Amino acid sequence: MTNTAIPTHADLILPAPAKLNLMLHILGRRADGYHELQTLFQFLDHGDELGFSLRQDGEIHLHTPIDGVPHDSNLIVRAAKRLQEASGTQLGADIWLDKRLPMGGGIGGGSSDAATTLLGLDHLWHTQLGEDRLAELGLALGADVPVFVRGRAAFAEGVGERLTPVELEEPWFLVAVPQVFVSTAEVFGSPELTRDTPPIKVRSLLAGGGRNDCQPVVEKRYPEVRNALILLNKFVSARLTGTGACIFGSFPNRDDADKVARQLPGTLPSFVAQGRNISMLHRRLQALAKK
Ligand SMILES: C[C@](O)(CO)[C@H](O)COP(=O)(O)OP(=O)(O)OC[C@H]1O[C@@H](n2ccc(N)nc2=O)[C@H](O)[C@@H]1O
Ligand SMILES: Nc1ncnc2c1ncn2[C@@H]1O[C@H](COP(=O)(O)OP(=O)(O)OP(=O)(O)O)[C@@H](O)[C@H]1O
Repeated sequence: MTNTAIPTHADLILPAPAKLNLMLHILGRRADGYHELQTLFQFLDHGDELGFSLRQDGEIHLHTPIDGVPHDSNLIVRAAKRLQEASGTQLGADIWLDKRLPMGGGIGGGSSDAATTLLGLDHLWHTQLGEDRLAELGLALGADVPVFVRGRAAFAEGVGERLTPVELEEPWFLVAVPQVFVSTAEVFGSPELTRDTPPIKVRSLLAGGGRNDCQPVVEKRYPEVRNALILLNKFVSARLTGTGACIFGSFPNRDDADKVARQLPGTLPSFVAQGRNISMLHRRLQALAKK
């Protein structure tokens, strides 16, 4: 694919893949308002792309602003600054983002950008903080960042930071993108959200169990998502990822997923991608390490 956002002379170009929550149970709410949950994460081989070049003056410049997100609030800039602080490096970076993932989609775009920034700059700056420390820095930026730092499909507990790697099938997914922004904070703050699903063991999950406890709330509050679910359910069993808005169904091969995608109306954009147990980011970093 031609890439307009990232100059070819960037020192390092890395992917920031999307994730799906294959199931999401809410077990309770902590005193700080955050929710105890159980969720199953798998990566998609589709995502944003970031370019990084070294600066000697310590400045962080993101050259591709996102509408409505101030430079210093962008998770990419925040991740870079956290890494600078934690490592004490005097180096800086020019950064470019090719944004392909929908925002507020429940597929973790911002979190993945943050994780790619942490790992990319750790590589470029030779800060060598190690995966545990990077995951810790990531958690301070968002509950979903650690799984992207680790790069392995995982069963997550706690607020999403306690990760047990899992080996899942790698089917093809059709992800439909209802044209509405769903606020994660609003869904978690809803009085009607159920917060009492009993904990389950990873083994029963892998047998295909589970649901998304956020789905009834999102369906009620966002008719665009409800209508998209009705539509996609005509072809395949469809479910919400994270707090939405994206919904997905799985298929044994790409052709079957593409066929359904072609039958969706133009008002409901979608994409097809394969589920992956090792994220594209980690596969790329492993390839770089071998060079
Ligand atoms: C729903 C998931 O996407 C599942 O993967 C994540 O748990 C959300 O992760 P995220 O987008 O990185 O979320 P954060 O940026 O940390 O939190 C956004 C808001 O969601 C709520 N939130 C998030 C995670 C969590 N375990 N409990 C919560 O109550 C909080 O109100 C928080 O202010
Ligand atoms: N680099 C970034 N990419 C996307 N959003 C960002 C970024 N930096 C900051 N944000 C802010 O984070 C918000 C959530 O974006 P994101 O795309 O991660 O949502 P999401 O897919 O619902 O995430 P999750 O699945 O983790 O809940 C955006 O509305 C935006 O204000």
